[in-house]
Amino acid sequence: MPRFAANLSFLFLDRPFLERFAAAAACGFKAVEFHFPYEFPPDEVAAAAREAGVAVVLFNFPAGNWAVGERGIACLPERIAEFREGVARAATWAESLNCPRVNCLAGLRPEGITEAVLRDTLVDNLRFAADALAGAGRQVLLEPLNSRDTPRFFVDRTVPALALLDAAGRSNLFLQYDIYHAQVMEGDLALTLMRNLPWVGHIQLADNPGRHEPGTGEINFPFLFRHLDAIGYQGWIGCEYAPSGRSEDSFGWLDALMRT
Ligand SMILES: O=C(O)[C@H](O)C(=O)CO
Ligand SMILES: [Mg+2]
Repeated sequence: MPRFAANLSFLFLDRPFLERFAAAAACGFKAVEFHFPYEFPPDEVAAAAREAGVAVVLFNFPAGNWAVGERGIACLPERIAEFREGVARAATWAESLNCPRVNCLAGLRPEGITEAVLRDTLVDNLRFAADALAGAGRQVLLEPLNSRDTPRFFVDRTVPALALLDAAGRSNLFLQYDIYHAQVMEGDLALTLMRNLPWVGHIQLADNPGRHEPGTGEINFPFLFRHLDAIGYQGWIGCEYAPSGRSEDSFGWLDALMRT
């Protein structure tokens, strides 16, 4: 059975961030992930994880000004220095949290900059991030986001994401395959995962439509979990969904899985 991590930027939002680690542990999770830890001192976040007994398996590089709608800056030529400062910051956090991978959000396609420049900027930044984290044995991930929820997101499909990773040419660069975004943009989840498994460093899930817990939409998760076992996926699956009620009441799908 796959291993599941609670995403603390989607789950347990009724309590402060540092209290969500224990809440996840109380619901049986052995690992967590989140978007951005940067407003808390690294040692406080590390202590929250340690005291709860959960591993931190993923977080994101700083991704620009989220509040004004930015969704990463890695493809933006005028933000290269800021991206690279963010890589250094993320490396410090990853060290404190003993986190094996950091996720890169490419950013929104701006007006007036050519596709080639955006692509080259992103490839160079991915290479820079991969080299910065390689010494500590960490992975850098690139995550496509669907462009229905995030219009103009620069990387919204699997194949272009893989081409970018290939162009960057570093052995610690991997795809983050978010099942929800992939379902919105492409479908064909099982075959895509099977064909590209060596590139998949991490998976996240939510059902579609609604981005709620498994079982609330159209995706056949029991089949997909069996498929992931069959094709040999060894990584984590982050539960990155908006619970349709209380977080604690949204894990029936996981309890059912444990019983099979
Ligand atoms: O939204 C997502 O799917 C991402 O995983 C993220 O980290 C923030 O957008
Ligand atoms: Mg995601």
